Amino acid sequence: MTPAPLPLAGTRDVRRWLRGVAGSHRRLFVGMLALFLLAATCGLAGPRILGLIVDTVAGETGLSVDALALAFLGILACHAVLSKMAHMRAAAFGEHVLATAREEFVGHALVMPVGTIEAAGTGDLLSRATTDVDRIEYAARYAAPQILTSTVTVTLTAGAVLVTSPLLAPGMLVAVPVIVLSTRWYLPRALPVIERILSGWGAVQAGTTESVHGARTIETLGQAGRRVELNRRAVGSARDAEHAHRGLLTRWLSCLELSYLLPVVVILPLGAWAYNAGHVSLGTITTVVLYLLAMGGPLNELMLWLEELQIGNTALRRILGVRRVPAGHDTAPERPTAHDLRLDGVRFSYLPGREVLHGITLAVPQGERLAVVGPSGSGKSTLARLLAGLSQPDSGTLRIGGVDIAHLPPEQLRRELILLTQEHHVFATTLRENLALAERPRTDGQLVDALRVVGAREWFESLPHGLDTRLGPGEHPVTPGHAQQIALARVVLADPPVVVLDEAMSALDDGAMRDLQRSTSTALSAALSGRTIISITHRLDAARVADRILVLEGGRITELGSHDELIAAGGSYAWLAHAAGTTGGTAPTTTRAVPAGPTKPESGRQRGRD
Ligand SMILES: Nc1ncnc2c1ncn2[C@@H]1O[C@H](COP(=O)(O)OP(=O)(O)OP(=O)(O)O)[C@@H](O)[C@H]1O
Repeated sequence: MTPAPLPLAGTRDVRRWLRGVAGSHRRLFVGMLALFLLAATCGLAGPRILGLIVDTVAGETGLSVDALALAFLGILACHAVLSKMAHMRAAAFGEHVLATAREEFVGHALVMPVGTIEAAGTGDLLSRATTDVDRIEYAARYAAPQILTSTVTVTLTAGAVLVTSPLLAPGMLVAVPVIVLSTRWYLPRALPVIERILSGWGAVQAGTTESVHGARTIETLGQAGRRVELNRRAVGSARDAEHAHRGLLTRWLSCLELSYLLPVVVILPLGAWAYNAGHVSLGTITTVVLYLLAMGGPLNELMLWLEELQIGNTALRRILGVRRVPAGHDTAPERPTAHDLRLDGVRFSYLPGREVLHGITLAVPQGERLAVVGPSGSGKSTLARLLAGLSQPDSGTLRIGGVDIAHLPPEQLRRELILLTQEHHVFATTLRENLALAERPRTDGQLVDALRVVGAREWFESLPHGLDTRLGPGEHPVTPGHAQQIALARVVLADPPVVVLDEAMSALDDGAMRDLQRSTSTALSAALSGRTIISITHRLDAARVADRILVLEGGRITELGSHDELIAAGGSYAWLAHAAGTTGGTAPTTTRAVPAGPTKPESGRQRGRD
């Protein structure tokens, strides 16, 4: 599938969200602003005192130089303490911003439809949860406080220049057009480049994650070179965006440097003229020039941190963007009253113009065991994904108990139907936690009972700490067979009315594991008796014990009926069953698989299509 990136939030959404966070931590926020204001005011007194010292030395005031020097030191100490307190408050506020962003992100990511995450690639979500959160953390902890300090300092310093000498102050204005014009040139160019950088590194992360997860497949198919090439291209595109950004930044910063010097260049001759004309003292000129020089630092900081803030802002837009993904359902309070399944004209394609399912119509009564067989690529797993609500059909409907599953909230759908695939993940935690993933709280007795039902009693008894045994890498090892049993035990504990098994038993499919597979299947069948079971399988001996068998070929139902009916119909199922030796009245021992590719001699009969 072509990746469909997750959406970005708008700048307005970000502002509204930040206002909301500031509002909910008002005391902290106002306290932080007040401290920054005090610290900056305190910092302004320094140049003023130095100006007075110059005037005192020149004999223009009757003040004591020692007292002024002492006052200067006191002011420096006050400034340092207030700045420290302001930054500590800012860091605490930044933590709140970060915590709120994280909570929101996780909350929305958890209810996001799996199909949307898959379409975007898990790397997109992952990079938003990691790299982007890091960038926001940096912006909240360092950029925002620095910007606040610099803004307050620059504003108050400009005010102080005005108060010190209204005659010289207009000289400051020569910097304004350079700053405004260069920033107006820079920002509209930089924002899309920053977006490209963030999504570029997101793509790199996505590719790397995918390569790690699919390492074996990549190796088996000899695709390592292609994956490396794809990753190299992704890194190259992110790096190009970084270069483009550096180029823009360098030009903008050069203009800014010039703008800080211009006022001094203008004010020095202006000051000389005003001094000669007797309008200002030497101390006033010194104070004004010191203020101007002192303003250059915070202005530079302000611009540089504004840049970081832009990056943080884009990262926040990516994180808040997950709110724009609609939850995988509407909030219609419909609840299925029965558990029969009905599919009407279901069509689905992963790629435009390449339909995989071509109008599937099927009714599965409550409590039926339906086996789905068919050649590789015929659409069996796709059908299972649609039933589990992981993907939505292009057209047609899937209903459970008369309710369209697109209208069921995911947690409600999970209560109705569970899809078990051949991927059985064991979490790196205790066996108890692994089993307790099933929604309802269960007693230890019930957990052990579920293990017994799926034939894992003996394995459980061999564990060193029973249910408290920690599983996974570096802990107690779990074979694929036992991982499968844990997954099946979760299903038993969840006890849904409908279970879809997509090759779920294949981990136990070879040699020594076959006996285990048989006993597990038998035990599971007993445990799930009365439930609707749709079992996608390539094993004809497993299919023949089902109430009905559905043969899917090229995305269409070509046969549907009981084993005996399909054998009598003489279609492709009968042909395969003959070839595999599973036509007889007793359970066969062979496990011949349905071969890949269409092999059907002619179409058999179809019962219960609607
Ligand atoms: N994520 C995807 N993107 C694009 N095409 C896909 C995707 N997943 C499956 N397909 C294609 O859809 C078709 C049906 O695939 P599906 O996995 O449903 O078949 P299947 O009958 O379950 O095959 P198998 O028995 O080998 O698992 C195939 O042509 C496959 O290549």
